[in-house]
Amino acid sequence: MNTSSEWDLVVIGSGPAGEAASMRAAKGGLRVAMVEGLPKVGGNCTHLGTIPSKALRHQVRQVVRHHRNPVLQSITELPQAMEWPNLIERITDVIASQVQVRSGFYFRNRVKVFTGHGSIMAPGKVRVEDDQGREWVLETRDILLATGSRPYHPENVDFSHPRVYDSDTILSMSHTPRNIIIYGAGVIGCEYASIFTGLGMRVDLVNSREHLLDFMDTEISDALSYHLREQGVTIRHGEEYIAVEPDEEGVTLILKSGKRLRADALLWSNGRSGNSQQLGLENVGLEANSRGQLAVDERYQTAVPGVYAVGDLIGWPSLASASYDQGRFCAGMICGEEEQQVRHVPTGIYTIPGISSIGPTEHELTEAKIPYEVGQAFFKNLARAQITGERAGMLKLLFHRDTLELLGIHCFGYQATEIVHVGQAVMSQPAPHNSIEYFIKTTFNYPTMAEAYRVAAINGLNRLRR
Ligand SMILES: Cc1cc2nc3c(=O)[nH]c(=O)nc-3n(C[C@H](O)[C@H](O)[C@H](O)COP(=O)(O)OP(=O)(O)OC[C@H]3O[C@@H](n4cnc5c(N)ncnc54)[C@H](O)[C@@H]3O)c2cc1C
Ligand SMILES: NC(=O)c1ccc[n+]([C@@H]2O[C@H](COP(=O)([O-])OP(=O)(O)OC[C@H]3O[C@@H](n4cnc5c(N)ncnc54)[C@H](O)[C@@H]3O)[C@@H](O)[C@H]2O)c1
Repeated sequence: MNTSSEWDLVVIGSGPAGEAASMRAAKGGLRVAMVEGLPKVGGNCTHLGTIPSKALRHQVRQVVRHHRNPVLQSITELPQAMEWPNLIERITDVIASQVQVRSGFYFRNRVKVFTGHGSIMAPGKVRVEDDQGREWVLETRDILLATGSRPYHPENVDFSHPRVYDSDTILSMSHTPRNIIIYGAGVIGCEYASIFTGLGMRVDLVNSREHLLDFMDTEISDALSYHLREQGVTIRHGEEYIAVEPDEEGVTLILKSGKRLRADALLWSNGRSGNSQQLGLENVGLEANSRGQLAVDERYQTAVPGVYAVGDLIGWPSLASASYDQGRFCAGMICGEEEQQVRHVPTGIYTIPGISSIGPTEHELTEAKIPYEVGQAFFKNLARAQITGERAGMLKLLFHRDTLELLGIHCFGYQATEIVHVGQAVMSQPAPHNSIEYFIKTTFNYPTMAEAYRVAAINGLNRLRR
């Protein structure tokens, strides 16, 4: 066993949280080691989660656009290129490019990467064990845990069966189902529902709650339900499973309501668990909650001084976007910077069409008794949307009736995840600069999707004058 004691910070996990923390700490002059269990850096984000699903979505979106194009409408058969294994093959390029870029960060910033399983041996000591049985002990001032999360697996579902998948294993599905059941209508379930229907599969989307993505603005959530149904998804709300019964030809999902759904395959997308197992937490007196997540303070420090945790391992919001900033902020604080936390996180959901929002919903503003007004722009009326044929969608601005302060932005449709950032920049200005008047005093490029802000602001101000 080799021992090295030259480290200021040892980071376990090279997803967005761990990578950002390593780079910030290295720039701050710390001697940093990264421990990663996978053979390549990038985390689950690059290899199994965000990047593969977004790359797949991009491929499928192009297919959908081609099918809408009158010139190509005659192609009704699922061509070879749209077979699942072929699509997966095509996204490997994106993953490889991401790995290349990210590996370069470690090399250029002199962050040493240890490939192997990392665990805490004692305060200030991390053990690394690779798959050939080699071991290292890294002695360090601080330890940062960024081990991410994995799909939650209930015990009574057989995930080793070739008809039953989760969001990791779906990437190695070797056939193209004609129909598929998705159990769990959270973000992953809704995004994959769009991907599968885009490929012409019949989808049963089973939701244990009464609405899709009920943390979203109701109008947006309703619009998503409408579009998914229009694309051929059967949404079943308020359903819970009793059993998943796979066999050679397919899989049967048995629901508490008495229904039995049958399909060629099933994607289980009902929650995630933090990767806190076999991390040696007990060696420093730490314990994860029932979902495998660790509690941290405002500096991202766990209950043990010198042990920090960021990213999916600490739960909300469990996004690559936020994980990256949590890692950066945490390492900044370790380097002596002022406290900074991730607070106002936008939502970006890559269904087809996409969704994005930041700030409270109408329901939340009403509950809080904040007098707000609504300004809306429907994409079908925008020149850019008419040109691209992406007419489905809407931008909704919620603003204070008296101060005109922008309170919330809720967007659905083409480019929603990009558009939201225009408003976010205005929203983050201090008073009186955060005002929807910005959008009527500013000249926008024409024709653009961003023009929706002017249209929505005028619409909202007109309502005040009624
Ligand atoms: C299908 C899917 C789609 C998603 N889409 C989006 C999206 O569009 N936008 C968005 O913002 N977020 C998205 N997310 C969420 C996002 O991927 C996660 O929030 C993000 O990856 C969390 O980053 P992280 O750094 O905490 O950890 P991860 O990316 O989970 O990486 C953790 C790393 O730690 C390593 N590790 C774990 N334990 C050990 C150990 N003991 N020793 C050594 N290494 C270890 C793992 O191998 C892994 O490489 C998606 C997630 C999924 C599953
Ligand atoms: N575009 C995006 O931002 C994007 C895309 C995909 C995934 N993600 C991230 O991935 C996760 C989505 O996961 P999901 O869609 O599978 O489900 P989810 O987190 O929406 O949860 C679905 C259901 O499972 C339950 N659940 C969650 N974790 C559980 C656990 N450990 N044990 C028991 N029940 C649990 C929840 O209460 C909920 O009822 C979120 O963390 C999300 O932020 C984000």
